Amino acid sequence: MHGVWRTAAVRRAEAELMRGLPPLALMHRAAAGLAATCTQLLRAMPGKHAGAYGAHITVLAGPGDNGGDALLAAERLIRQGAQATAIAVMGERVHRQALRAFRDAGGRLATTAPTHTDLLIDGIIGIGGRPGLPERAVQLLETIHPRLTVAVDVPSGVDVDTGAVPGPAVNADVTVTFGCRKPAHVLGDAALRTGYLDLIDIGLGPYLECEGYLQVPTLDDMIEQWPFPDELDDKYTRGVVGIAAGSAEYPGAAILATAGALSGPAGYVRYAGAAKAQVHNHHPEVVGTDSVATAGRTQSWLIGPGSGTGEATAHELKQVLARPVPAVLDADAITLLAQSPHLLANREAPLVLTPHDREFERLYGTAPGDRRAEAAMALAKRLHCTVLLKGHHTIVADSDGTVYVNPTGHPALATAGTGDVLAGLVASLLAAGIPAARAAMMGAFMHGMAARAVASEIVSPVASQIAAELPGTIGALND
Ligand SMILES: NC(=O)C1=CN([C@@H]2O[C@H](COP(=O)(O)OP(=O)(O)OC[C@H]3O[C@@H](n4cnc5c(N)ncnc54)[C@H](O)[C@@H]3O)[C@@H](O)[C@H]2O)[C@@H](O)CC1
Ligand SMILES: Nc1ncnc2c1ncn2[C@@H]1O[C@H](COP(=O)(O)OP(=O)(O)O)[C@@H](O)[C@H]1O
Ligand SMILES: [K+]
Repeated sequence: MHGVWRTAAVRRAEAELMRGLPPLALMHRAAAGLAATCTQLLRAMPGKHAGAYGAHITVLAGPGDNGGDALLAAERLIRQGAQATAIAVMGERVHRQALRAFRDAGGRLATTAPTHTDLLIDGIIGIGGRPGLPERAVQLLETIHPRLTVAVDVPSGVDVDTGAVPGPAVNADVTVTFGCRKPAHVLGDAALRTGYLDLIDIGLGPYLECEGYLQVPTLDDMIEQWPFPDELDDKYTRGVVGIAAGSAEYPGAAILATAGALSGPAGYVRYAGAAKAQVHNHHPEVVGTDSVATAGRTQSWLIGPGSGTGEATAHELKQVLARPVPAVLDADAITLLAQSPHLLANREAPLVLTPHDREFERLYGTAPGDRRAEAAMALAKRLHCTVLLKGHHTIVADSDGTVYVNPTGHPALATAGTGDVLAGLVASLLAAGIPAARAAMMGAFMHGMAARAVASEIVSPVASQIAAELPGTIGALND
């Protein structure tokens, strides 16, 4: 699991670390890492470079230490043979010592953009930044057309602690950050502007508070935590999952949700609803019945995808909520819950809600907006449940304050029916005994992995193709 820390926590850790170090020691560490990454990128750039030698570098240097990092990295690149031009975007306000070092090495200070830039180093603002960019920086970014943009610490202009991008901001190919990940690297639109993230160790780790603001799961977490069956298991010990999804009108949702559940760790999938025959045709291993009441005992339930929002689903939702087992409420079940929040009055067993933005608004009263982690946390606390807020960087927030951000999303998931598959998979993880927030996080992670695998071969895969990929993607965890 990768931790993610907000600016105030980074500043506290940095102050502790700096106590035992000479001035500029951290900036030199940051600059050394940044320069090394730039050299590698230049080496990999198609064309003439064997590294920094001969490359044209432009530095946009802002008024703070972020500009200092950029100038000191450029100084190192100049010493490797690069030609570098720096523009101080706030004029006189620039890191004096770093600028002197840059010029002493042969760097050129300019006021207008050079005609050719291989690599642009964005040192405009870092974690001391307010969202948005000075007008001068916006103009310069419009005139420079670099082959590659490397952001120092964060893409300048983003809101570092929320991932929001309310104004102009840099769009980086690579972001080189120092000490730890920050929310902007993993959340919201800022994450899309971060590009590939390179984390440089500057010795901050021991000084960071042990719990970050957010957690980003990794493939190793999946390998360690996935509940693979063992020799002593039978279908019941692996967990029975109940799926109350689909309807005569929307049988596809039932088929996709059961496909998601079948690819998960549960040993037995029961279906309850009007699409029983269609589910059987697609998945002969699923046992079907007409209603939740006649489905027997399960270790989890999923209700909502393609269910409709009429009386019949409202009745089934009450049945599911009355059962003392974890449940996933998706799609139409979320709409019904939003209309009748009192349905949760006596609910104690774990609950996972899987809203997209519009469903979130129905439940919470306002849209998640661009402070997505905070929004998901607030809903989880209000309803005392786990919220999986869908999006390109899906967030899982638990009422105990844990927040995960999924790093595996892929635009190929933006197609009808993928949410049904995800909901079934999460329900299967719940039936296997995985705690709610972790089940939601693991489901989202593997769902994204499967989408990536399919999208590498099919430009616009459909949900059933992503569902079909899941067993192989999950199976590979065991290799
Ligand atoms: N915290 C750490 O552990 C380390 C930080 N370092 C660097 O230091 C950076 C932080 O440096 P600073 O605290 O000097 O802050 P910044 O370099 O982010 O810049 C702050 C300055 O920019 C101005 N500013 C902020 N937002 C603006 C906006 N939207 N438009 C115009 N001006 C704006 C502020 O008034 C302030 O003068 C980090 O991002 C990183 O690059 C590294 O040198 C090494 C270690
Ligand atoms: N642009 C995107 N990038 C990555 N993932 C996306 C994007 N848009 C949607 N998704 C994901 O696709 C799924 C869509 O679910 P949902 O909106 O419930 O669709 P449906 O109800 O049709 O199944 C979610 O897992 C969501 O996080
Ligand atoms: K920056």
